[in-house]
Amino acid sequence: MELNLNDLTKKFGPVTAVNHFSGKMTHGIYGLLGVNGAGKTTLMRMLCTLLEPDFGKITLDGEDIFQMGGSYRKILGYLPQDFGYYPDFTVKDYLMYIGALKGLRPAVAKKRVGILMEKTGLTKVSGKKMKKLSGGMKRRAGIAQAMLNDPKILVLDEPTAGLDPNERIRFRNLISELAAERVVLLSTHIVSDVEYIANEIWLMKDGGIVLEGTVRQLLMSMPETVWTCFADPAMVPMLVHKYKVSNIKSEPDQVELKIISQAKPVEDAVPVQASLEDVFLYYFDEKAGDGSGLL
Ligand SMILES: Nc1ncnc2c1ncn2[C@@H]1O[C@H](COP(=O)(O)OP(=O)(O)OP(=O)(O)O)[C@@H](O)[C@H]1O
Repeated sequence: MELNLNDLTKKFGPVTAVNHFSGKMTHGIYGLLGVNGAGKTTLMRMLCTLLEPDFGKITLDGEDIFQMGGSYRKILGYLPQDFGYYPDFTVKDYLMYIGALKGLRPAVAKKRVGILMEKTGLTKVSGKKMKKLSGGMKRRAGIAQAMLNDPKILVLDEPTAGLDPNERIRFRNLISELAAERVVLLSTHIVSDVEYIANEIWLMKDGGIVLEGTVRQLLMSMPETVWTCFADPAMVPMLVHKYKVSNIKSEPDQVELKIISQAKPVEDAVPVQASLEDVFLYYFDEKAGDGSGLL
């Protein structure tokens, strides 16, 4: 399978939400990483045929997805950022209802709902009303509804938003498990959501891709060095002003800083391995200024 996003552009009045975006997906998890307003949701809505691009094309194995219509939607699963659910429905009834909307025969829907509730850990709460579920459980129901038609393409818009760290890890593992034999596009602004599970990461800024590749490739692409050093607390404001500081940790008498800089920032600074968070900060921090990521 090959999904091609070819030179996509989408404008809302004067705002260019997606700007000549191109990318190719063949298998595994693609992590769409960007700050708020980068254009992630707009891109995903186009991929789900909910929005038509003003310019550019999306093709699945060479066929325009907007021409494919129902046959494309049949193999698509989508978890929107704010997914609508019926608060008074039980989990099971809600999933059965969505199954009916997706055109599944009742016997097939019943079987799929059972399998997915088991897989997503919802079996114990199947009789509970949706409105009584915790944030994490609601998200599980969201992913279960997206998986009802056993989609080949799964689009997840910020699926871990609002989850606590434990739930976030569990959810990450679940997505990883579901990704076998599928293409998954997962958007987030949290680096750790995709750092361990994405086969490829797309860093998105101002509607376009600024960098793409595996975690390793992204780390290798860092044109600057990451340093750690200790400084007197009084020096911290000057260092923060002058450099990109990716971490500050206060000790009793001194402060440990992680600094991204071409040159050694202070005398006793030691170079360390860059993390994906450093790469993210390098490209997205305000000090990147001109949008090219160059200081
Ligand atoms: N329907 C719309 N009408 C007008 N402007 C819109 C519309 N949808 C999105 N935008 C604008 O397009 C830009 C990209 O928005 P989008 O929601 O795609 O970004 P995002 O990366 O998903 O952000 P977030 O992480 O906050 O959800 C923003 O400036 C947003 O205000």
